[in-house]
Amino acid sequence: MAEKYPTGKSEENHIPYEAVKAIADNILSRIQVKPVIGIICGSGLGSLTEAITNAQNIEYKDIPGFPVSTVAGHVGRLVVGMLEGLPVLAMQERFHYYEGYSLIKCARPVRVMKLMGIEYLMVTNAASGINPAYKVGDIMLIRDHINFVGISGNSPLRGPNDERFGPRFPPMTDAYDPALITRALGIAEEMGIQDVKVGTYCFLGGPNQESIAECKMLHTIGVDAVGMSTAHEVVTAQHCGLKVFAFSLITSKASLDYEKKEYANRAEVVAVGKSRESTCRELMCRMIKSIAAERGTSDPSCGCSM
Ligand SMILES: O=P(O)(O)O[C@@H]1C[C@H](O)[C@@H](CO)O1
Ligand SMILES: Nc1nc2[nH]cnc2c(=O)[nH]1
Repeated sequence: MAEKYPTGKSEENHIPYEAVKAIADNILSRIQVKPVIGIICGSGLGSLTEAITNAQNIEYKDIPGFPVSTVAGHVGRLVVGMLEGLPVLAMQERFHYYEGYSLIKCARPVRVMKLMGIEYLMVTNAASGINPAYKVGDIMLIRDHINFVGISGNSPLRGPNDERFGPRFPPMTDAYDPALITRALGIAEEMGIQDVKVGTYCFLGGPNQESIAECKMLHTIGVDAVGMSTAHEVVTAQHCGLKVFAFSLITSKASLDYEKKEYANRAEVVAVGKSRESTCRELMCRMIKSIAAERGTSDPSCGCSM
């Protein structure tokens, strides 16, 4: 008899709609609001969750069927509450391919969000600047991605397709909502953020940093910033019809010169995240406030101004 799931039945490779629904229902049964916005906080950018009011924290390890963070020092929890007048669910730390999970499992929370009724996915990450014009501390609004891990067939959508999530062959045109990018540019200008960038993010598997030859290649093919996340989440979000807004904080510059002997390090990523966290937080809050205003749900008593 033909194998129903040629990718294998392990939960790393396949999770049925009903199992995702069970996780979504479990979370909904434990929280007081029904989130409209899902947020995935990048490395060093989790302080956004401090702006969430009436917050309820749920550790990933306490959610049956949810992956758990394995990176040392990562918090690993959902924070649910109100932000700028809208109910939100924030993931404080995400799941990375380099941790050993399949991409299907790394992106599972996005489908959980969808089945909880979430409509928008807001994503942040720490990334390294490949574009020579980029500086450490810059914010890059993501216009598009190059999904290196996915191009060769390692996709979070691999395996049987359940049309209740989305179509077999989803387009990726405008996976990063252009209207939200335009809005973010206006907000960045209002905030006086110097020289905000709009560019292409490249997802590599990690955990090692890129070699100099790899950085040169990435530059040649049009990458502006490189990191170890985001694309698989956005592919999954686009498949199931979530509107996506994403930005990278440039926490290091790619080394393109053997003579300079530059070595990227994790401490630098964390330190740059810390120095720019209030700006990143305010940008995200103002974006959410603008969505609340559009939906007619603004609450002037809420705010995360610094
Ligand atoms: O979760 P993100 O993509 O922000 O994490 C980045 C990529 C690696 O996990 C780590 C490298 O320093 O930061
Ligand atoms: N791949 C990659 N991801 C990062 N995330 C933060 N910095 C880096 C980097 O230099 N390379």
